[in-house]
Amino acid sequence: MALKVVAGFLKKGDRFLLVKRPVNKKRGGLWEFPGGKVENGETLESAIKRELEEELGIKPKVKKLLGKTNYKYPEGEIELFLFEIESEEEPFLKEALELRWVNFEEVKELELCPADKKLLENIKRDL
Ligand SMILES: Nc1nc2c([nH]c(=O)n2[C@@H]2O[C@H](COP(=O)(O)OP(=O)(O)OP(=O)(O)O)[C@@H](O)[C@H]2O)c(=O)[nH]1
Repeated sequence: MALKVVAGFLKKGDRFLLVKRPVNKKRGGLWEFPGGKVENGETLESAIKRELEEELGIKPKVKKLLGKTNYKYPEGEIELFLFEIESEEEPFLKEALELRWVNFEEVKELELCPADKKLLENIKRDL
């Protein structure tokens, strides 16, 4: 069974938030949406709230599911759910290396986790 991963899409004007993965993790140094693995017994919504609080120090409002994709990495398959997030608070870095607000042009310059590239293409049409 695929590992469930939740991620947040936070918008500021025409830009959205990406974080850089810590170098000591799988796909270290690549960019991704903030988030992480769903833990046992958690709903997707409670998982994304927990992850964003842990990673960015915000208490987010979860608006809706923007998209979902499955991706097979060498170590196994993930099922990635991307939620539209609203937050009054400014995110700050707790775990990731770096954060950056980018638009759909600027994101082309960054190396993303492969699953995210696929997901971005899918949601771009609907935004
Ligand atoms: N958080 C996050 N993970 C992603 C994204 N895209 C993507 O392929 N992944 C993959 O999903 C998996 C889960 O990620 P994670 O390492 O952030 O999860 P976590 O913080 O709960 O992990 P840990 O508790 O082991 O440190 C990783 O294999 C990661 O590469 C994304 O946009 N956000």
